[in-house]
Amino acid sequence: MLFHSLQPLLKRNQDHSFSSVSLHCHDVNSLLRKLGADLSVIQDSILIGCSDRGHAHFCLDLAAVDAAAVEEESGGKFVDLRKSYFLLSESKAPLVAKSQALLRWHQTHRFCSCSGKLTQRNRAGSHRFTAGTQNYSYPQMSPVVIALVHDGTRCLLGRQASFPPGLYSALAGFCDMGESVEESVRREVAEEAGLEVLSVTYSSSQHWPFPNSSFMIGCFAAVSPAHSQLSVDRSELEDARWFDLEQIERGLSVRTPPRRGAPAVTWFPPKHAIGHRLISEWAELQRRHMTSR
Ligand SMILES: NC(=O)C1=CN([C@@H]2O[C@H](COP(=O)(O)OP(=O)(O)OC[C@H]3O[C@@H](n4cnc5c(N)ncnc54)[C@H](OP(=O)(O)O)[C@@H]3O)[C@@H](O)[C@H]2O)C=CC1
Ligand SMILES: [Mg+2]
Repeated sequence: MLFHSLQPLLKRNQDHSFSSVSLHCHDVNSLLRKLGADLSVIQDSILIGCSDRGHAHFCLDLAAVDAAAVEEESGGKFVDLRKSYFLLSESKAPLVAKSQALLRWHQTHRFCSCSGKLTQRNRAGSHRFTAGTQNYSYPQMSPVVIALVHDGTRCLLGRQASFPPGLYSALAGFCDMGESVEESVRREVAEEAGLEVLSVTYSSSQHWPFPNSSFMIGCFAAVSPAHSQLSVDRSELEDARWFDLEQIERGLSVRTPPRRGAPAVTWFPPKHAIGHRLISEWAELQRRHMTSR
């Protein structure tokens, strides 16, 4: 899987969907030879896993090679990772994210944080070490809680000023050192929305490549309907609002991201983001709850 300055190489399929360009090692060799590039860059490849048939998969950043020439030879295009996340299918996006996270980690850990000396990678690329010392470092993720707050009939979504127009998601925040998941959820919801969380339920988790590899821990957080008055921290969130089931269903039906020039609408993160999973899970529970009444 090829990257250029951490942007994955994607191609458009006949059915207009997008996938990452996966080349056999021979093809990467011939591509580099054709472009007159240094073949030794292949040794910078990082192992990302094995297929069911036992074929090893690697990722490689061709930052030292001309991007336009690689695009022309391969028929693909290097695309910013955020944009790729919206273009790729649910099955393809996580591997691209994992690859980019590993490449980024290696690129930003070239020096030992204890001695300042140059580090070396092991052959697979699963860790780095400082020669002659016991200093090993491994790729890391920052734990982040993402909580869908609900009050029985509504759920709470917010948006940061940096989000694309109309995009709302569940509240999220980095865990502080020493906190449990429950404590992080309670603190984040209190800080960002001014609400007191009564109970926290775990839902699911995912690796998220932004801003620098986060480990997203998805939860539901219940608040009392009698204490659902919001006090939004405007320095963190541009807006936060309660949504009922009908509004959520409308948001879930919006093609994400909305087409350029389309009328302004409220929409939610793409299917493979945990924010989307929490919102659709809540909607499903709410539907069941309403039909059982
Ligand atoms: N997958 C999904 O569906 C969603 C994912 N997210 C992700 O959740 C992440 C966290 O949400 P966000 O609301 O921004 O978090 P926070 O509410 O915690 O606010 C971000 C601030 O936290 C501080 N911070 C503390 N620890 C870290 C760290 N390890 N890395 C970076 N900043 C840190 C920084 O402030 P300072 O420098 O002042 O200390 C930063 O500006 C985002 O990266 C976002 O991409 C968010 C919503 C949906
Ligand atoms: Mg936040």
